[in-house]
Amino acid sequence: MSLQSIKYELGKLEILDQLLLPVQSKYLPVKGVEDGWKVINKMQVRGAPAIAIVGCLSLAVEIYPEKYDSKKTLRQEIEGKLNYLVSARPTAVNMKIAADELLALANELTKDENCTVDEMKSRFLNATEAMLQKDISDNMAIGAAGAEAILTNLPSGEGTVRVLTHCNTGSLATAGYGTALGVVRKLHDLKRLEHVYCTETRPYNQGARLTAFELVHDKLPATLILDSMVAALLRSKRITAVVVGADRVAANGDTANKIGTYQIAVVARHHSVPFYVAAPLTSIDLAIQSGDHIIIEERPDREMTHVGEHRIAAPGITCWNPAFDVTPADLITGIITEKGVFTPGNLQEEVKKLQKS
Ligand SMILES: CSC[C@@H](O)[C@@H](O)C(=O)COP(=O)(O)O
Repeated sequence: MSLQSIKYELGKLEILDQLLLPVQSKYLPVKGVEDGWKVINKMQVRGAPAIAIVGCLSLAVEIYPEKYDSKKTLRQEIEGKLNYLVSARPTAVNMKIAADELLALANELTKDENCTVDEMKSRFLNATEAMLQKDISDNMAIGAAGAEAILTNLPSGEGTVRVLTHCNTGSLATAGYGTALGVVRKLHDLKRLEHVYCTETRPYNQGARLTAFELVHDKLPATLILDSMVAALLRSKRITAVVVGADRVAANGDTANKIGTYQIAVVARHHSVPFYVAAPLTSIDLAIQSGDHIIIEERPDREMTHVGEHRIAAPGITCWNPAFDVTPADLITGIITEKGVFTPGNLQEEVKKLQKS
């Protein structure tokens, strides 16, 4: 069984504390929205889909034991708390999209004269709980679509593939299976994965601590490299494709993802290696035309200057620590979603069609 970052049952939520991995596997209780905001902001849970699911479930846990005297009070509570949760981390769009959807549901139920306040609460709880299962099935569909795209475009004579990935996009960053790592998992299931390379992903080391942990746990053939080794790897190891996740994809296909993604895309283009982004439709933000409008979170200097409690940078040096960068659409071969693989050029049109259907 793959790793489980989120454990939920009615009224009870726990997350695997990702700050302690890989040394310690410890689940933390999330008793409500205040805890939800904190675990997201401190990155005890991270990864765009997992942030949205934990945020929404923290609200579910908070409202579950409460009694509301009117639907209007419940709706106000939902709106205020969702807005607060969206503020925990700014770059990933999944929490904002989930909040908009849940608020639309709350508005609809408030207006529905046949719906009581208790029914409204129970339907709201059902909608938040459904996110867990949907994320896993979406990720499995992403895995299948991505594996097919990579295998269809294999150079003739090649039967197996060598893939590079960045950051952590697996079971720990999602409800399960993973996005980019879901593609790798599917290739492995099909017996077509020769090897996967994962980057260390400085400064927070999601690759070395989390992806490497998942790959060892799931017994996939894998090797860890430092971020500075990407060009050397692409030059010497005949990498078939790069697959990364996304925190927000703009309408033109520009993609915000973990810092370092952009330079990997530049190197991939130089070596004519296809560069894929794997993300659910909830990471696609058609409200912004290009990556210029994506807010990039800047994290504390300490994440660069220290590893755990140990200082590695010269005291007194100033730091710049953007947590994400934007890969321009023209460097992206395909955006792998649960509904198929799109090019940056047809993404907007295809997603609009899906939203209408
Ligand atoms: C399926 S997770 C996709 C992205 O969220 C992931 O690649 C990433 O950039 C995570 O950043 P993080 O800062 O660890 O939340």
